[in-house]
Amino acid sequence: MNRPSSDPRRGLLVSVDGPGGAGKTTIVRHLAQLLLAEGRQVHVTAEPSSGPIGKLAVELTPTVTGHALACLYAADRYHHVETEIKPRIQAGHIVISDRFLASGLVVQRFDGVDPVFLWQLNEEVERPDLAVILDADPDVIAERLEARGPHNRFQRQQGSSLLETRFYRQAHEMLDEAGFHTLAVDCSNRPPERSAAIIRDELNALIEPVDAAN
Ligand SMILES: Nc1ncnc2c1ncn2[C@@H]1O[C@H](COP(=O)(O)OP(=O)(O)O)[C@@H](O)[C@H]1O
Ligand SMILES: Cc1cn([C@H]2C[C@H](O)[C@@H](COP(=O)(O)OP(=O)(O)O)O2)c(=O)[nH]c1=O
Repeated sequence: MNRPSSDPRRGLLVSVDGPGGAGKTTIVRHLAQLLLAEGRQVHVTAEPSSGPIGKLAVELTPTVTGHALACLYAADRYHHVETEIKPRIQAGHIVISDRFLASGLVVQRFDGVDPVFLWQLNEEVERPDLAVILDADPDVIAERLEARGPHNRFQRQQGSSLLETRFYRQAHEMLDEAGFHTLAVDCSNRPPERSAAIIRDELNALIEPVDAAN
């Protein structure tokens, strides 16, 4: 996977992945607010992307399975990086992606795709400067998912929260072994604002203070 450049003026990419109901979207919103309040330039994005391949992936997720869907999501990821993420990073933004590479290592496992295949498929994807993996007690997130309502066919499977939590822990190990900068945040009991502040603190250790950057 491509390493981030060491140009101090460039922005950076932080990805937030984790099981459905862990709080990805909620935490991304809080994180963006915290960074904006510090005077940072922030760009929030998500996968599947809003581009043509992302739209196709969303449309086909109910009916297409396994390797074909994994390739479609990986294609969306490569296109998302080239057309949206990299230009924003080069413009100095902190890009926050609600789902990215780790989701690509996890979700298609529900269709039985081998994690080694998923790794190889995503091997050339831009490496996030910080890959956040949300972790949580499967019972807690199963309750949250039920209250919110499942967003997709994977989340409707019986016991999906337990399985998904396990898959994300394994993905986290793969990323660590490959030398990624990862951060696990347990969201079982912590309010989302607090999880966002933990991520903000980790990011601030990677970038210059706002005054120095201007
Ligand atoms: N730390 C938390 N404590 C309690 N409820 C939460 C917490 N984080 C998120 N929620 C709630 O759980 C549901 C799922 O959150 P969401 O951000 O959509 O998760 P995800 O994007 O990971 O699927 C939402 O109804 C949200 O308000
Ligand atoms: C990024 C990615 C998403 N997906 C699918 C899973 C979902 O159907 C959809 C993401 O939906 P989303 O609404 O983000 O789910 P949630 O808010 O519950 O986390 O995209 C994959 O199957 N593979 C991937 O690599």
